[in-house]
This record gives sequence, structure tokens and C-alpha cells, in this order.
Amino acid sequence: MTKQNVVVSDVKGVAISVAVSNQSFFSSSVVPSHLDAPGGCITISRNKLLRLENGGGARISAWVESMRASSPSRMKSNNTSSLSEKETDEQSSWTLHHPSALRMFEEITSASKGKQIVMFLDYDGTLSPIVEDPDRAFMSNKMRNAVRDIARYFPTAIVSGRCRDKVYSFVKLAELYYAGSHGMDIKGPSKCHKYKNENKAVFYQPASEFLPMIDEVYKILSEKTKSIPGARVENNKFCCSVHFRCVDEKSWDALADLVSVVLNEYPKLRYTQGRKVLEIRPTIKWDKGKALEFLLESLGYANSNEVLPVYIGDDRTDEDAFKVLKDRGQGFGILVSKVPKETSATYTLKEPSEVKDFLRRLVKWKRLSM
Ligand SMILES: O=P(O)(O)OC[C@H]1O[C@H](O[C@H]2O[C@H](CO)[C@@H](O)[C@H](O)[C@H]2O)[C@H](O)[C@@H](O)[C@@H]1O
Repeated sequence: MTKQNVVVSDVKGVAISVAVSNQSFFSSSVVPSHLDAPGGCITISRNKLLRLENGGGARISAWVESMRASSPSRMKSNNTSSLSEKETDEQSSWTLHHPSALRMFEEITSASKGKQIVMFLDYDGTLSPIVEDPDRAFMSNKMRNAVRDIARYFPTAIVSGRCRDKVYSFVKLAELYYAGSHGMDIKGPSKCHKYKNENKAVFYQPASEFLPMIDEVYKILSEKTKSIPGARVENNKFCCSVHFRCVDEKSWDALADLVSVVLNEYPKLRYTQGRKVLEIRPTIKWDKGKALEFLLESLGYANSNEVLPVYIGDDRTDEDAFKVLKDRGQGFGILVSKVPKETSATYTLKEPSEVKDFLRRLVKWKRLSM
């Protein structure tokens, strides 16, 4: 399989990275059918890309293509009996390369010998199930108890695209670190804590100058998207989310067009894509991966071999953190997904309930080994 990276760039330099393949494992004929698009980039076939480049609305088409790649209406059942032979092969190959973190539990705990595990947890789709209304993405009490227990033994951070206050209002655990707005709003625990290197208050907001701009764009987008039924804009403080989960697919190009026109007026902002959401954010080089590095440094593990970071997340934006771990050759990224995705994570878990099982097992193992 040959693969070539192409960047489709809009007039203001908002770049959409497109991985093109001739006979791609992740070609468009496969991805939209039952997958969320892979982390960090959308993958489409060369023919489709040429059609996009030659067409007048290449930029918008590419946006919509990317949005379609995570369409629920195109998702097939997870029941493997409804998958084609090719898809079943892909599923098996993916499981082989990204085995279950539950199945590889012993490998994970042996790798932690003599090291401090530091736990990083994404929120939506990882601790809480994905639901239509972002204001009702509650985590269960059982999950909260599992996270509370984990934090008793390991420094634990919630790393979310949501604004920090909002994600805190869902998690409600004062003993955790929180990195909201895709890591652009970091704060240490407010409750008494006890880890070896926790001796200073942690607080960092690398995008504070963008606050008025994001607020302005949030107001503009909220107003303009009123014409598109189901569209919803969420103010995440240092970034904002344009949700299209409840927008009819026929209106996606109108929504993409609208967002793109607004972004053209703000060259210091860019967008990335999550699960049925366009994330509008500053162009600064800061993401969940940088937040992970910042937190490790704050905990005294900047260049240390005595730490084993474990990051669990389900979204494309979590790929930045998986990549940091891969590049450091340290710790494990665990992707929450039932279906194959291109990822830098080492292991997988299928859904939030498996995340809970994994956290509980880790706590049990730690208690027994003390
Ligand atoms: O980094 P995360 O904690 O995963 O946050 C990413 C975005 O999550 C939320 O949106 C997603 O979950 C919603 C509730 O389940 C769902 O309705 C939406 O379609 C998903 O994209 C959150 O609302 C966004 O602000 C976050 O950026």
C-alpha cells in the first residue's frame, strides 16, 4: 500500500491534512462505512481528492468529507457477521496491532515496575458515553468511584476539549488535575494530595490572549448557526465547538461553509475535528500532547525514566497525546474504540465500561502489590 500525505489548504491557511492512498486500508470506501475517521487526519482516495481539488468548493468539500467520515448514518452494526470479509480482515489485523489493554494488563503492570504510573483521562467518549446533548454527558457514579480510587494511588489528570469548569462539574473530584480547552487551561488539584513531587501549585493558560477572540467567534457562530436546525455551538473558553451530531447530513455543507466563512476573518484561529464536532481553536502550538508533557514536568518527571504515563482517550485530539508517548518511547496510549482507526495508541478498550474495568483492575492490582 502506498500512502502520500497531502495538505488541502484554505485561503487563510487553515490546513486540512489528507492522507491519500492508492489502495488504502483506510480508503474512503472503507472509512465512512463504519468508522470514525482516523486520528489527526482524514483519509480519502486519490480519485476523490482529485475530484475535490478540481471542483470549485474544494475546501468545503474536504470539510464535509471529513464530517461524513464520522457519520452515524453510515456506521454499520458492530456485529461482525454484517461485515464484509475484507472488513473482518481489517478488524482482525487492527486488533492484532492494537490489542485490548485488558488482555495486555500484565504487560502494562510489569512495565510499571519501579515507576510511578501517571494517569491521563479524556472525558467524552472515555469516561462518559457519547450522547446527543453535550450538556447531558454525565458519567456514572461507578465510573466516578473508579476514577476516585485511581487518584488515590496515581496522579490523575482529566484532559478534555471542554472548558475546565464544565468538565469539573461533570467529574466532581477535587483531587485531580484538570486540563480543559484541549489542554489550554491547566489547574492542579484543589484538594489535599500527597504525591512525591506535588509541592507547587499548578496553573497554566497558554492561550489567555485568545479569550476575547474566542468569545467573539462563539457569539458570531451561535447567531449564524441558528439558521441550521440541530447545529449547536459550545463555548469552551479557549476554544469553541460547533456540533453537527443533530444536523441533517444535507445541511453539513451549509454548516461547513458558514464556519469556514467566519474563520476566514480570524487567521489566528484554526479548526480540528472531533466526533461530530468542529473544534475552533487558536493556532498556537499547544494541544493535549503538550498538556501531557507540561503535567509530567510539573510532577517532576520531565526527563525521568521513573514514570509510566498512561493516556486513555477516544478522539482525534487525543492522538496528539498518544504521539507524544510514542515519541518519548514511554508509557502507553490507549484508544477507546470498537472499530479500527489509524492511531498512535498502543492498546485499545472498546467503550467507557471497559475503561472502568481497566481502572478498577489497576486499583486492585496496586492494592495487592502494596
Ligand atoms: O476531549 P473530550 O473530553 O473528549 O471533549 C471533546 C468534545 O466532547 C464533547 O462533544 C462530544 O461529546 C458530546 C456528548 O456526548 C457529543 O454530543 C458530541 O457529538 C461529541 O463531539 C463536548 O461537547 C465538546 O465541547 C468537546 O470538545
